[in-house]
Amino acid sequence: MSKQCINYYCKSKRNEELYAAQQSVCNYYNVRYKPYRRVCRACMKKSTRFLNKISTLLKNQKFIFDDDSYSRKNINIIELSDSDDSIADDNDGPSTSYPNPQTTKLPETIHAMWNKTVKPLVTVQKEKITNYLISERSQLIAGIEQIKDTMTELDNKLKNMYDKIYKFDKQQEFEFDKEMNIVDTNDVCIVSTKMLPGLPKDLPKGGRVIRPLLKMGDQVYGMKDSQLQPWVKATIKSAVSDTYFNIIFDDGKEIILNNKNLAYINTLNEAQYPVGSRVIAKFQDMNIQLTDKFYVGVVAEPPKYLNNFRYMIFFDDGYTQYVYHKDIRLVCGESINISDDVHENIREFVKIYLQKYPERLMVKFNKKQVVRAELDNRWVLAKVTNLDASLVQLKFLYVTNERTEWMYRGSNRLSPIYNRINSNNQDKHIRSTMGDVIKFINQPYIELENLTENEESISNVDSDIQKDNDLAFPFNSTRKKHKPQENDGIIKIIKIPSNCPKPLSYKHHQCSLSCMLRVHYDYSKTRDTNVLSIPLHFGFTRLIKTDKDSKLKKVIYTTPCGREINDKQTMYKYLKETGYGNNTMTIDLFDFDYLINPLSSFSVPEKYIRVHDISYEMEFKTISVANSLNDLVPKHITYITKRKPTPGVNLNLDPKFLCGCDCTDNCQDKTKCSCWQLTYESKKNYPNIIKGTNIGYNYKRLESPLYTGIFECNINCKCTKTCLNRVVQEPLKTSLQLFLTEKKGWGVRTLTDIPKGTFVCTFVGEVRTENDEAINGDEYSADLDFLKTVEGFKEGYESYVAEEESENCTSTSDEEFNPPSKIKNKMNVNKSKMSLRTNLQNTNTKIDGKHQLSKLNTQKKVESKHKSIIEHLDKDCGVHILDSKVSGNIGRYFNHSCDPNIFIQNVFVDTHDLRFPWIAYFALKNISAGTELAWNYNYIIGSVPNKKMKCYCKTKKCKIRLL
Ligand SMILES: C[S@@+](CC[C@H](N)C(=O)[O-])C[C@H]1O[C@@H](n2cnc3c(N)ncnc32)[C@H](O)[C@@H]1O
Repeated sequence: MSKQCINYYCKSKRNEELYAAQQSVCNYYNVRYKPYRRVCRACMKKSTRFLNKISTLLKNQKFIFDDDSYSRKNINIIELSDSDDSIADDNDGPSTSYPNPQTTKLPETIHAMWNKTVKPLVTVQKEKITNYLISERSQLIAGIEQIKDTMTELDNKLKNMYDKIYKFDKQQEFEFDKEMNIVDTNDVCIVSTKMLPGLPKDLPKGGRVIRPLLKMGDQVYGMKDSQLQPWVKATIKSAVSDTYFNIIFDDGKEIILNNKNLAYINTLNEAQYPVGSRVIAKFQDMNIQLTDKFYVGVVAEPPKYLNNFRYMIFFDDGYTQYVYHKDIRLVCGESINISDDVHENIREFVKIYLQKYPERLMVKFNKKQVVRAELDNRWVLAKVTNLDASLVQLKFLYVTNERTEWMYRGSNRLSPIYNRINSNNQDKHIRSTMGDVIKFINQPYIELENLTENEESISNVDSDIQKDNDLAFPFNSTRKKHKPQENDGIIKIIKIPSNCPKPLSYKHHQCSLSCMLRVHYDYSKTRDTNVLSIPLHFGFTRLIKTDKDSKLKKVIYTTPCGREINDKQTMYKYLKETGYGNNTMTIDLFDFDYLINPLSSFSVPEKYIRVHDISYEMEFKTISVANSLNDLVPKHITYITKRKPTPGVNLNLDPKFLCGCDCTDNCQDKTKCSCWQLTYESKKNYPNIIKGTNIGYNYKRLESPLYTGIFECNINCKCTKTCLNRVVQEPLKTSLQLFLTEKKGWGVRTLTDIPKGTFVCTFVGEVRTENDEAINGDEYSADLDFLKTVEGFKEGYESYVAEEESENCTSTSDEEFNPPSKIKNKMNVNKSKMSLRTNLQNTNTKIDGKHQLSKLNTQKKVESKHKSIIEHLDKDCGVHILDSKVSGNIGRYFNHSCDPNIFIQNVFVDTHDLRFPWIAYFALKNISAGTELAWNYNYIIGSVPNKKMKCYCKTKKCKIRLL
């Protein structure tokens, strides 16, 4: 019995007398009714008062929200219950006596009473509530408009303030006299000041730069070969015009040059060179050796205390360096817009930089951090080895030749900058008013994404993701023209819109439907959302935390009601307790592996998208077609989402031949779900090969193939449409894209991260009999040879087991399962068809469609040696073919890989006829966004006479040939 009042905010004294809390009182205080709940007198009265008021209002046909005491904080559920005595109901066992005719009539009477009394009142309330909401909504809209106006005004004022502040900075000549030193002790911040050294002697204090006129006989530096080559000494032979000069280099070569291609021979000491000055400066290349040559560039940062009184120079060839005043020469002439003079490679970047200076976007780094950076047009991981004011020294990891490079912290070769620029561009139309202010005020630095050295680099794993072809990399050392690649695109980190609901701060409560009501979850609106980011759009947040003791990284979700959850079991329980709508926020929308990023999204430039949706909206997700190599589009096929039997194929989908389960717990208890038991019983025949009882789906994921097949819940089951034993029958959830590969034709890639074990999609086509002459070649067909291979396999397996058992051999686990070689020979694919081979199958399954649980474990060796199921079948019951040449789905495009990242699984969904499983693809490992999805066709090389096929899977394990 509880010693506390159910009202969380109860103000009564502790020893106040408590009473049993009736269901209506529990509802009032938003706690689930339990017989032991107690309430104090004051709180009980309060709830009764409220309910009386509400019912009076209802009866008088007044609007219930008019009541002042109506408080949304406390009242989330108003439940009308017939009786508070539900325990008594629970305890009533099934009645054996004859029904009382009065009792039988009771429901009818109640229904009639309801229609007469409560129903009209509810209808009135409905109308009033609708009107009320409409008026609230229009008030809110008016409020939003007002806020917008205020924001625009604020925006303009802030911009003015900003301009005023930086007006001084632009004209600045700071006196660097004091440095503020902040010493951070444990809990006190000590601010001290110390005198700084004055300006170095050789650095002029200020003044205006004056360019001396050039005259005959003056020594200069001139651009001899190209803008990217060092400038060399020369002498002015004559002036051709005010700006053109005939010069002679020291080696005797004579040319006419514009003064924009000439620089003074000595340093000018009257003034500092302002930001934006065109100069030549000594460039020191640490990767080669120190050089003393002058290269042309632009002053990007003035000398100041923070940069050790050096100028930051953007060189035309893409490098950035700090250089002392003495190592810089001013170029003799320059255009009004300096960016017109710089090399085209950096023109756009310099133009924007100078326009915005001194406001700059830079990445904040710490030593040893790892960041994605561009190298030779590829994103690779790089470690921070040194920092120098606005520059960062990066060591590129996992590259063949070790490379270290100084890079400007605002270069868009750094992925945080690149992503920010891209996302800013994307956001522009949405955030037109506040955008600039936020950029100015809040974001001089971008905090660095926290990568670790071990984290897979996009370019080092399966996919060499290339940057957007449209975007120039201004600070690049090698400037090759970008050749189109099959995987041209970028990884973007999508942003959750700020108007999405956020978790509330946690207050102790019992989770219930009301915890998620305010997020207004609607699965049908998530078509274009990364599946794992759906919860993040509807009130959840997801964080990665490192455990202090174990140092292990953990994923933590915060629920809309503020609870923190870090494992699947608890999340599943939470979703059940709060089950929103039809439970369509299923457990597979969550992932607890920190290596998976739900916001990661592979994005291909729009110009490469050839078809918006190859399924023409037949799938729940759009499947675009991208081609960055040429103008080809895929050949037309009839897109289907379910397999299509052709005449002569006896695919009987009559639900009468299916058995279903009676589960009411979403099929969580596997031992009680009869469908799950079918899966389990099937595999039980092979205890030596497949171990463990926790087989099949685990919270909707399948981590390794189950050779004996999976039996999902079906149309006859009492469970919900989203139960834990329904996976491949759910609508497509993964974001896939068809794309043209360089050598394998079309292939399929994922646009988002896919966690290991995730269902990817099915493979469908026309079901044909083996001898059907209409079969359209082999390329897009697969044997539905489940039974045949099971039989063959069983034979082989048994003789193998017999031998092995005599040698006292231990068996392997499901994951490790590898058929012994003689069995492999039996499994050869005789035609060059994709081999969709799942292996073992419960042989005690009637082929008439009705599946029975196996009890034949003990008999299997004897029986199967003498009789095969196939022998029991009619002649036409042999192997069928799934032919997707003319009609099929996205599953027909998956290519082969010798090191696959997906596998196939036979699943029984709409029939238990073992000849007709569904073919489903699952992720074999974590797969990052942008990666091609490929499975192992299991072709046997050399098995088809006169047919050779080269494999272009490009993996380390490639066997060179496919056939
Ligand atoms: C089922 S289709 C896959 C989709 C196909 N690429 C297309 O363009 O429609 C199988 C065919 O793709 C090609 N293919 C698949 N994987 C390959 C690989 N690793 N190397 C070379 N060709 C491959 C072969 O032509 C093979 O017959």
